[in-house]
Amino acid sequence: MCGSDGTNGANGANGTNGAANQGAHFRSSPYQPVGDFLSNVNKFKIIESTLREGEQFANAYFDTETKIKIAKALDEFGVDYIELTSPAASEQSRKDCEAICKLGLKAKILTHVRCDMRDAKLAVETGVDGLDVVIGTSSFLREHSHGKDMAYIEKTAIEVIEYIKSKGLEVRFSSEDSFRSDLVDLLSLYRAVDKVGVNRVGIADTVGCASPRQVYDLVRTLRGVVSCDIETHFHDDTGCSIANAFCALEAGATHIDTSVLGIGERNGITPLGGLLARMVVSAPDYVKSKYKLHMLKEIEDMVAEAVEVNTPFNNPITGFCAFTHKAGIHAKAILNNPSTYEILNPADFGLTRYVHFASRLTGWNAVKTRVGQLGLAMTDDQIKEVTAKIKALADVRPIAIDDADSIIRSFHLTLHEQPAAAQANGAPVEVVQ
Ligand SMILES: CC(=O)SCCNC(=O)CCNC(=O)[C@H](O)C(C)(C)COP(=O)(O)OP(=O)(O)OC[C@H]1O[C@@H](n2cnc3c(N)ncnc32)[C@H](O)[C@@H]1OP(=O)(O)O
Ligand SMILES: O=C(O)CCC(=O)C(=O)O
Ligand SMILES: [Zn+2]
Repeated sequence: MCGSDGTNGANGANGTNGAANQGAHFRSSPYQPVGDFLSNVNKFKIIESTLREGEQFANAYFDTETKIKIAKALDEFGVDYIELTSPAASEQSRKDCEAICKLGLKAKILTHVRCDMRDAKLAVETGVDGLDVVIGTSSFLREHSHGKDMAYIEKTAIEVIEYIKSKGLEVRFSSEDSFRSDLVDLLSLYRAVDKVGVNRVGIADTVGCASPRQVYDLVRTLRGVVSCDIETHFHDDTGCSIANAFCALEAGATHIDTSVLGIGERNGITPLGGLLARMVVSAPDYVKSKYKLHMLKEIEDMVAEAVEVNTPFNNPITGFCAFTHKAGIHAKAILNNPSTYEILNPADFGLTRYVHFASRLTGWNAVKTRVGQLGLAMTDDQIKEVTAKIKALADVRPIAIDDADSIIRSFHLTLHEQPAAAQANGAPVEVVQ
């Protein structure tokens, strides 16, 4: 089953009208996974990193109260894990980590640390459920970030993992900049950490260079090398973060890192809402039963306010026009059956669809709906006439909903000023408002 159940919205604050639910018929999605035995599209987990990667967004400053508010909201939304900034970052980061661990949330709490025993020791004392350990493996990072070779990385990784496990905590080991790392180096490192019982290995596209096909190939190869879970982390520098996350799941990844609105270093990572837009189409039953999708807008608004940005107009699901249909051809079909031009159902997210009719691209079917909403009665020919008037004004300047409504109302009045003529033309009696 794809998309929506076809419920319609009420009048819209943005000056458009709700589309009617006229016999919505939703067929099975052609985009369902095709039964690939590796695919985890129907059973993935989310590691929500707004409070770690998201804090690395240029505008982000989260005080303790804001962190707690975001953590509670994400927990209620249904994410599996909440990842927090390293307690090594600052004293307040450490205290905030402890405070969030004490909230008793359903989601597991992770903190993100360098592959370094001092960081690990600090982190295990905070009360977290697990540690996400990371170290760069590309030659860029080995040379210019930490200066360590692969032998050192493997040895330290094993020590750190064994230490964390000895404390009874979950541990993930990740190679930063995985897609610019040597494949043989990478696989032998992952094999080594898998052998010592790491819970997950992570692949990170730290610079956002990977294409979906590269992601599929690497995750699929890794799936054949390790038996533990596979987490993936995709930056959006080249616009592939959602597609890459999806391909990773198809290839057998088990966990996806997200942040609300995608906030993170530079232009960020896979956004929580964008990922769920993709996944609700591919795995509707799983996604709708696991996540409180109607909370998405409220969570995005909370984070947008905290980091002082606006939700992008074209944001999946919550962009202001994500469910607005404008062109006449679209409007007519949407009014008959919303699945004609919608793969997502706004009602699944507690949102409303709108049909725009105040423009020169409108058509008489959209205007007819508006006439009905205004409680007016007109024949189809009259509606076509008033549609032409709306278009004529919209050819001169942009028009607002009030302009279109006034045109409709004054046209309707003129019909009543000439009752004899109108009746002679078979015009109906006005419907009581
Ligand atoms: C791709 C990512 O997003 S990874 C996560 C990034 N997150 C963070 O950086 C958290 C916030 N960071 C911080 O608060 C600080 O950078 C700290 C506390 C972690 C370290 O601060 P400082 O000791 O002042 O070092 P600085 O930030 O200048 O440089 C990073 C240090 O970590 C080392 N390092 C970098 N990556 C790793 C790693 N994965 N494992 C071990 N050491 C590492 C570098 O070699 C460098 O050490 P140096 O003191 O020998 O030069
Ligand atoms: O820990 C990870 O897997 C990812 C770290 C990170 O933020 C990155 O490499 O971009
Ligand atoms: Zn990152």
